[in-house]
Amino acid sequence: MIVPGPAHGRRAAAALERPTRAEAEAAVRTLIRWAGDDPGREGLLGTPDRVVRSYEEFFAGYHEDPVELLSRTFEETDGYDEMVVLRDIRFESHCEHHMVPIIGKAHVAYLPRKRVVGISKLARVIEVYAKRLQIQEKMTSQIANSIDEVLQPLGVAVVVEASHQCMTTRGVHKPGVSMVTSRMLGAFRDDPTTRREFLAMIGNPTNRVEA
Ligand SMILES: Nc1nc2c(ncn2[C@@H]2O[C@H](COP(=O)(O)OP(=O)(O)OP(=O)(O)O)[C@@H](O)[C@H]2O)c(=O)[nH]1
Ligand SMILES: [Zn+2]
Repeated sequence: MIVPGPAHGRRAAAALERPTRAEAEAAVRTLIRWAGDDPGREGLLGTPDRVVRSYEEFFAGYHEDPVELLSRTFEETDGYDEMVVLRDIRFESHCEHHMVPIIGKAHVAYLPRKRVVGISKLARVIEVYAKRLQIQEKMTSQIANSIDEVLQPLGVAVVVEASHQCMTTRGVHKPGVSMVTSRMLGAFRDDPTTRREFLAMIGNPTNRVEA
């Protein structure tokens, strides 16, 4: 969360105030002109509206709360105390440096301490953090930390593998590169056997991300 300091308080607050839809559409028209085209020509007339609607989808995660998502848990598991692994959860995010897509997969595991959570909620937590401006390291940590805080399991593991279009379609132009990040907490951090079991379950991450 951005906490405005006293010297910049008013400026920071103004920056965080949500612009109107008309202002957002005007900004898109400016970018079209910057790209070298005419926002008034027929094919581009509806574009600012479409871009703003796309942004509502791409950045829907700012309006959702992962704590709330993970709060509904179940205790009737007949003593299930093994690892729960959800692998190959596809996500689309946007890098905070260039605002272009990051496309990848996340793998999530936890070791329940009595309570388990609906598995769709784990995938939804990834959606919440992916649908924000991100760097991969931060997103990986946020996913692991929120599961850890809410479920308080014996351990949490998150591996994210993704292709960054800021590296593939511009700049250094290196297609085929994927970035792999991980955050291991509790037993996954402390116990090499648990960590190995998880890594074996998700398989070798190389060559699996397409973007
Ligand atoms: N660590 C990390 N870096 C990222 C991520 N997404 C993008 N980047 C990098 O962020 C850096 C931003 O560097 P800058 O030098 O400010 O930006 P730039 O001039 O556009 O750099 P180039 O991409 O090298 O052309 C680049 O090296 C990107 O590859 C991410 O999720 N994690
Ligand atoms: Zn980038």
